[in-house]
Amino acid sequence: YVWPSPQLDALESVRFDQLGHNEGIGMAGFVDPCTTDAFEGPGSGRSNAADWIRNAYHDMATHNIMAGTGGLDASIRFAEEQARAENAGTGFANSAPILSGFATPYISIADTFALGAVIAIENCGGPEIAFRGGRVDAGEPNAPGVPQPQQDLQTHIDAFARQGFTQTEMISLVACGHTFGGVQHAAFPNIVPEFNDPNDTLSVAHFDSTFVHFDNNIAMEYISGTTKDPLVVGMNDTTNSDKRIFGSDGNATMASFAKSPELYASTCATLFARMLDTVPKGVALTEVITPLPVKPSILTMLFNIGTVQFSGEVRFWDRTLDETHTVNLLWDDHIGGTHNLSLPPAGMSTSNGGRHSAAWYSILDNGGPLLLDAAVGIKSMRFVVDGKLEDQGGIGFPIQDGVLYSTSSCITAGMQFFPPFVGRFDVAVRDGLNPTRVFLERVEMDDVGRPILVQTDVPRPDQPMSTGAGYSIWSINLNQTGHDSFAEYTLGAEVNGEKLVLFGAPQSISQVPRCP
Ligand code: HEM
Repeated sequence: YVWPSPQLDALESVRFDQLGHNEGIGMAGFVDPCTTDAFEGPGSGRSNAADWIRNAYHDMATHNIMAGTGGLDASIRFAEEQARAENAGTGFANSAPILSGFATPYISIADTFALGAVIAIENCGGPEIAFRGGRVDAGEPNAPGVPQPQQDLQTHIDAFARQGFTQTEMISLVACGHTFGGVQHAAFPNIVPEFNDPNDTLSVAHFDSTFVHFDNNIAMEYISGTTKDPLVVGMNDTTNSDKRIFGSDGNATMASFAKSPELYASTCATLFARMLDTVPKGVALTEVITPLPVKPSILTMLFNIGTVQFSGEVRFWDRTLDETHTVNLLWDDHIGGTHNLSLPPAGMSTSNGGRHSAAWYSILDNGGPLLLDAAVGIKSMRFVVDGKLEDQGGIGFPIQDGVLYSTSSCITAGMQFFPPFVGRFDVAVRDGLNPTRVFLERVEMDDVGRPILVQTDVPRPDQPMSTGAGYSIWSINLNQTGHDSFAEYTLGAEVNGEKLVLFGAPQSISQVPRCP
């Protein structure tokens, strides 16, 4: 895709900016190391990674391919679904709050559920998985339909068929999922006894000997007869669902997985992707999100009297941060001029279980923001890396400097932490842009926990107040109390009904300086 795109850029960041530089915004820290368990602590026998994979499967498993209902739509976040016997255990109540914290108006909660599974699998030895975004969050629970261990083989074959998978795919998908985690005593006391083991404090009987690592041991141990999978060798044969499923084709699929770790990994990559892309009818997923080779990120812009303060970072994919690289930013202004700046290195990040690394450079001048002459502004960027031009195949990296916060925004009442805050946001609007609307945007949750954008128009001034530097100021007065007190707003604007992609950190009226 072409940068910038609010939705794809946001999905790409959560998908690919995982560990190292900027990891503060990443999910991978919750599954690195793979034994990490946010709720139970070390030695519990459980892990976030296993929870996140089971969470995605159970959310999807309500799908009905004929009716087009159910699927990966985050309906499992509802207490009513979690309370069903088919969703026994605390895994869902543990996964949803962490993962949904990454949701934004551009990344649905269901997308975070899918991303959690992808990142857990990749980070814990699994294959790379093609990820698409664009899932839509359900507003209510789905019809039940997750398979349970005491059901017979035909019920499982029928359930997977309803979800859109053949019998062979069922065997494979169960084998792919059950390379992680195990069955816990508290949730399934009839399958697993209490162990009183200090290294497995929650009494989890694991499916294979490497239960926080993706590998074909689930198949090797099954075929060699050494498996301890509690759904294969459990005391009560009624709940030995893995045994019935794995054996349902005379062990052909499991034998092929035991023989070839590559076949196992590639089959799992395909089936996990299909599982995550199983969504209700009418939901249109995005293209497979691949990393942008060059990606400007965390850009901010601020109007300050005659200048535009511009800063940010740029990420170069599959690169190391070698001192010998030279990275130059070239930018075009609005009157045909081109400017040039050498960029300092900022840090390294890694992704997809360490398969990829990315080098980040700061868009900074002598450690501070670039001070652009506001009258000529900035229209587009390009980069030159070791003499090679990076310009998105000739398109460049378009920059919208038409609507930005002004440093003249100020507060007249309210102290640092003590609302109410009364003040004014000043918004600089570039002469000649003629926006149809300028507005503040903030993220709110709707009544079923989905993040949505709420807009407040900045009134168009009767008499535009020119700054004499290519911009006029529009202002909005705010009186922020109660739950709005520290609300953060980004700027939005439309020209002829088209929403502009603006850059700029969100601002809260509680943080702007006092009016003179
Ligand atoms: C007939 C189908 C299936 C049955 C009957 C089944 C049954 C179970 C049971 C009883 C548990 C124990 C849960 C707990 O104690 O909290 C479990 C765990 C798990 N299942 Fe399945 N499962 C099935 C299919 C799948 C599939 C298709 C996947 C993913 C692709 C999957 C992924 C997992 C994972 C990762 C865990 C470990 C959770 C943890 O350790 O916290 N399962 N499964």
